[in-house]
Amino acid sequence: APTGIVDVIVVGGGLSGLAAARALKAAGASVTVLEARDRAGGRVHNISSPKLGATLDAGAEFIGPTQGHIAGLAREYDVRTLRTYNAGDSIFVSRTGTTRVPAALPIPAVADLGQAGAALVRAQADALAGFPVGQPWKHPNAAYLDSITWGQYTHQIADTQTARDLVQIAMSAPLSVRPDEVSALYYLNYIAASGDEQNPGTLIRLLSTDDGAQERLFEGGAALIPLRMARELSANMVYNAPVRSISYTDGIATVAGDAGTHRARRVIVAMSPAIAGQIDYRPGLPAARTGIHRGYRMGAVSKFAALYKRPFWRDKGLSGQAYGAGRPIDVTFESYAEGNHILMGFISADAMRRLDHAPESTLVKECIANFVEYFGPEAADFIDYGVFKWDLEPWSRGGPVAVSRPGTLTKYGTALREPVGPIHWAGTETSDYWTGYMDGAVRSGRRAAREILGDLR
Ligand SMILES: Cc1cc2nc3c(=O)[nH]c(=O)nc-3n(C[C@H](O)[C@H](O)[C@H](O)COP(=O)(O)OP(=O)(O)OC[C@H]3O[C@@H](n4cnc5c(N)ncnc54)[C@H](O)[C@@H]3O)c2cc1C
Repeated sequence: APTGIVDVIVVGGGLSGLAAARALKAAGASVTVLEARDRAGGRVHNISSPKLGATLDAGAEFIGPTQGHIAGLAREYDVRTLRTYNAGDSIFVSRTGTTRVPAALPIPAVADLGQAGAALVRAQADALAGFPVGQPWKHPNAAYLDSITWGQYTHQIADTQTARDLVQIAMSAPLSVRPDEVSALYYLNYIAASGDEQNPGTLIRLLSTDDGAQERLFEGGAALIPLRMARELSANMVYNAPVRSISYTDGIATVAGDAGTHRARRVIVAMSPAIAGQIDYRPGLPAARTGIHRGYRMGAVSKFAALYKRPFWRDKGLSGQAYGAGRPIDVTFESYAEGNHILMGFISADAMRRLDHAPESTLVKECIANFVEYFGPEAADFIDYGVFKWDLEPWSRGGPVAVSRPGTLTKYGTALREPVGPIHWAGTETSDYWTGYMDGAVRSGRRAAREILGDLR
């Protein structure tokens, strides 16, 4: 290649960009990764608790069965997993009271879900029936399912408040959005995507701890994986390098930003479609691609973690898992790091948007009060904590994943992965299986690398 022109520029050093860069480099291509932040990993990020310096997963944390791509990387980079604590009872808090349910039961199988159960069973049936995973616009009923929200789809069956609360949790737990913010077709695809080429996706696998997406967590934090990948790629990485524009002409792409101008034969934009639109493209993008950038929005989320001397909830026969109506935390798990016992809770959607600009002390106070409500007065005796507001991050703008509004997938879905000139698209949102997850991010980066290697040769 002429001097100064690499084969591929990868924009974004999250798991998808790193997986793409690694695959390209292994195949002999020259690669530069331009990363906006001063670190790799994107939505996978370790933070330290302020007093004790304990490592906490601010973003992605869990891994489970059928996530072979991320599991394979963990093995290669020698990052070990631990089982998520899942003994004793979990707590369901509804407007009518609190129920204890054995943690070992998968959530949707819990007895007495009534109408909510029926709505979720219907969703599972729709997601299983030969669903075109990763190409939901090809579903025979796509036009209808993409014209309504998950809320409208489930409310047809679940018309009591408790049932609606439960179908809301089934969405907000994995996506941090409200049922009326997401196309039904999007969520059915998300359910169908929670598997692999051999094992069809199931809602139970998506929501469960044992045998599900929350089965294990990483010793030392999930971020060890992207950090070790980035270290191996250190000669290819450029940090503090937000890309502002991508232009192309005569087979050469010019990628300009805060770290200067770089040129390449191909570009991979490796991030959520909800932030890929922050880049200026010349010539302008086809309308369908712009429709993708506008139709996908990030959920609103923070994880709040409180550290305790003892796992006091275990003494009471509790698993540390609670599912409730967000005051402000609607889902919790026991987490674990370096000998510290941790309760971790998700603040999602409306609760998060309300607290985005609240002082940290207010947030801590509300979250601890919420833990007390779920697990008892001992929860007030926390020894340290950690919190990270994803919504305020300019290079994420929320999390855990971008979801699409009704009308997006059927009108513009085919543009989700379709290259535009020399520009290819990665990011977990473009994955077929495990879209939204670390596994999907790795899959998407590998797929984008394959597309390019196929035609650079
Ligand atoms: C709170 C939370 C909890 C989660 N829990 C889990 C979990 O338990 N298990 C699981 O599997 N997944 C979980 N996820 C999802 C998981 O983190 C993502 O699916 C995955 O990390 C996405 O990787 P990515 O490479 O597609 O995108 P990202 O990680 O978002 O990477 C995109 C990268 O591009 C960079 N970037 C953005 N714009 C520019 C620009 N203009 N120029 C240069 N660089 C740019 C960003 O800084 C970032 O590094 C969670 C996410 C969050 C936020």
